[in-house]
Amino acid sequence: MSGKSTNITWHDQTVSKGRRREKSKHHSYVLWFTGLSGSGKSSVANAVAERLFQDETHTYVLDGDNIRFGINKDLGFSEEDRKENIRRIGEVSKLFVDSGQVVLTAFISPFRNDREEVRALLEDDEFVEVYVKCSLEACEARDPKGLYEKARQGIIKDFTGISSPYEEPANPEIVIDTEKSSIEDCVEQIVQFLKEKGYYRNI
Ligand SMILES: Nc1ncnc2c1ncn2[C@@H]1O[C@H](COP(=O)(O)OS(=O)(=O)O)[C@@H](OP(=O)(O)O)[C@H]1O
Ligand SMILES: Nc1ncnc2c1ncn2[C@@H]1O[C@H](COP(=O)(O)OP(=O)(O)O)[C@@H](O)[C@H]1O
Repeated sequence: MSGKSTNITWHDQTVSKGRRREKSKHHSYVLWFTGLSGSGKSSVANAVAERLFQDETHTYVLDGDNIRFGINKDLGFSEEDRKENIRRIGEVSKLFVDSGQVVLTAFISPFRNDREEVRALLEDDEFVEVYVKCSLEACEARDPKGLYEKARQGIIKDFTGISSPYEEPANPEIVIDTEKSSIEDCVEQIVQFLKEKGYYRNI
């Protein structure tokens, strides 16, 4: 997407991403959690962040609800607003990666194309898509915030899974099934992947 600004110049920094990673002593990348409301994105992302943090990794969790209180409070849940939501989070995530940190994002991010655009912003070894798989029935049974009930009553419009689509990832790096695995087991699966693929490396 071309921007509105003209007469702008990119400034390189002497403190580079590589030097910041050396200082952090670890690789920096995005763990992008996607899934239905109530699938477990926040719970698992926070548990993984806790585990990484205890292993001397600099982490930060960007969470859908929280971000919509601040930087994205001008956005709703239309297809267009969700697209802009994910575009901004992608750019923010890239800044975190540039700063030498591991960023964990917990957004429904229902559209495949929007997620692929975030992937394209980053290097190949900087984006790990985690599909938090959970059936609509199970998410609705959990209904931790009572939102599905409101959506069924028509009080909330454009609700993902009920009146707005969710497109499953075609080729996610990781799939966790939160109906079959506990939060602890999901964390283990993710950490195992990160270790096997070299994301856990010391620099
Ligand atoms: N209409 C509608 N559809 C889906 N979700 C809704 C809606 N209205 C409010 N909420 C609450 O907003 C959270 C989802 O925000 P996200 O920024 O992750 O959504 S998106 O990625 O832009 O689709 C979502 O949080 P999670 O349950 O953690 O996914 C809900 O708490
Ligand atoms: N295996 C599991 N993984 C993640 N959450 C689970 C699991 N089993 C039950 N839950 C519960 O499901 C709910 C998921 O809510 P949350 O993490 O906020 O999901 P999301 O961020 O996708 O909306 C929480 O109440 C959590 O305790």
